[in-house]
Amino acid sequence: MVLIQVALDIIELDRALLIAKEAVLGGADWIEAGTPLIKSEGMNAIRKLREAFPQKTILADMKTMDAGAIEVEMAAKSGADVVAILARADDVVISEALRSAKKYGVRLMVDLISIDEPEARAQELVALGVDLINVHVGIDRQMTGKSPLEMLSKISREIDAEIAVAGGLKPETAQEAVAMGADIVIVGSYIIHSDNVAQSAKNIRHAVDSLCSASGLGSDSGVSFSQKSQEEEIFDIFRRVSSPNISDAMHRKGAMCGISTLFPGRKIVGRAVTVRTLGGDWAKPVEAIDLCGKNDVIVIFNSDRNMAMWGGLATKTAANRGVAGLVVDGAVRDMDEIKKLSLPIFAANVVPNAGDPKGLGEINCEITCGGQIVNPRDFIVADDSGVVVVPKEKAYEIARRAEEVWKKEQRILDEIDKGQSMSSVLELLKWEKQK
Ligand SMILES: O=C(CO)[C@H](O)[C@H](O)COP(=O)(O)O
Repeated sequence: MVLIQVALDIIELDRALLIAKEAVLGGADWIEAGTPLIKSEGMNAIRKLREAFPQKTILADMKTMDAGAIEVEMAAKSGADVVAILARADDVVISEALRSAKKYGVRLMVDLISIDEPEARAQELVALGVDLINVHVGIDRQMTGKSPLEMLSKISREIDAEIAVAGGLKPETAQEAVAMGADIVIVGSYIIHSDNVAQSAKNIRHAVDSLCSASGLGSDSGVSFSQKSQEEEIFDIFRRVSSPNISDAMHRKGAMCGISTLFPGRKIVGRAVTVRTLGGDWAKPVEAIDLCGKNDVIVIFNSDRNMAMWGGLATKTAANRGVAGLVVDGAVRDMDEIKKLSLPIFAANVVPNAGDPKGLGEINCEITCGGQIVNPRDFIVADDSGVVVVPKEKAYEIARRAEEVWKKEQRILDEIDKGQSMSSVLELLKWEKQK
């Protein structure tokens, strides 16, 4: 039977206990005191989990790098059944941790996070006598598109030890991991940030069990899952999250100033076709429409915010072409006409007077729009809160991080809905900066 471990990577103990309870209802077998919880609450987190779940296996994710014996001893004495330390630690640290694990009757898991040659290190660890190997890609590396499955497919063929796997797993990837030979599936974010923790744990349980019960399935089972391209994944996420979620994910960078929606409720998600123009000259903005494909957004800098370089005729042409939207650091006009069309428009100003088509300016060059640098093909997300630009080189990582922000907020909203106050959910007083 493949085991499911819920990783409580949460800094508030009461929330962690609540989420653990829901995850167990959904089918989690092992409960992990995640490293952030241990750093926030110390060994008390393990004691409280032991007390609340006397029958469950409790894992302490210590991420130990030194002083192997004492760290394992502390976790064991607090009630852990399994203690996780780092494969990057010296062999002498691992041996000390093993000695302590034997002495206090716990099992030792060693985590391959950020190891350069994981197969070779896994062999060494098994030779040292560790009980479990965790094939793991950490949270920050996940955001850049790394998954533990490639590492798992190599390691599971090579080593003779119980194998756990962790790193952004969801039902599809948990199932793939089982098909590749994982014995323990560790899941954090997908379960703990869900607004229905029990159901999310159930989804993992179902994915894992349905594969286990299908006869003859193994690493050559031919089980396959539809793969989205990275671009499709970015679009999917940006359509789901908000511009504030993205701004949070970018540590407050990327938000344009002084540009807002003309038509609330219309959202843009697309890639920039940039235009720089001068003093209301509308030739380049209008020519840019003919260069646009589906999912393209025209982003314009005009040096004069009191002279419109966009109006009803341009809007009609852009709408007919299927342009995703318009963002203008400058002015537009003809509101009575453009409001009848569905094109989302974000602008700095609306004025009645227009410039002339002189052909000054450039298309698809670097521009500054609303105080932010925009390059051709950068991602633009604009909604009722404003406009953010995401550099194309960082788009996948930012999308993944924004999705995490969104999921965390959904979970907190759910707890507020159930009667808690925002400050109690987030333990604001405890986490105020100490003077
Ligand atoms: O140890 C961890 C991070 O270092 C996490 O607990 C582990 O990666 C599982 O969480 P997620 O499913 O969110 O990746």
